[in-house]
Amino acid sequence: MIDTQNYIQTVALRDVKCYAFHGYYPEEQLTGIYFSVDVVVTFTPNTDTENLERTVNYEILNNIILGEMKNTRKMLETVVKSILDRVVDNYPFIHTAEVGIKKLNPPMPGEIGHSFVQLSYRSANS
Ligand SMILES: Nc1nc2c(c(=O)[nH]1)N=C([C@H](O)[C@@H](O)CO)CN2
Repeated sequence: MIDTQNYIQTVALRDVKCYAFHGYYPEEQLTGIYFSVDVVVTFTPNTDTENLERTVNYEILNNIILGEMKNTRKMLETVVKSILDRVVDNYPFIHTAEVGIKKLNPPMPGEIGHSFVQLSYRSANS
């Protein structure tokens, strides 16, 4: 018999595209730019795998991302922390979580595909 306590579940949203106004420079906060957000969480799965209330609902992850992307910040570090904190608050049973944000074609000299800032969390009892 397999002990389900030994399973690790991953739930993620990848490449959530948003137009937003985060940027260190005032002109970035006026014009806005496209971002892409990734959230990945892991946890021990519930035995009832047909119950949306007993997992991490990725609709909730999407709501958190879209809500925090509307709060204009200077630094991407602040954005990833605010998303990560809300994910962990909502789902205290999570073992690990990663939130990454890409700023697409950031306004800098040269041709930059994207910049990327990520923050990770590991629970003390995982
Ligand atoms: N580590 C970071 N570096 C930079 C950020 C940031 O959010 N985190 N932001 C900027 C400017 O907003 C940039 O997008 C201008 O192109 C610069 N460096």
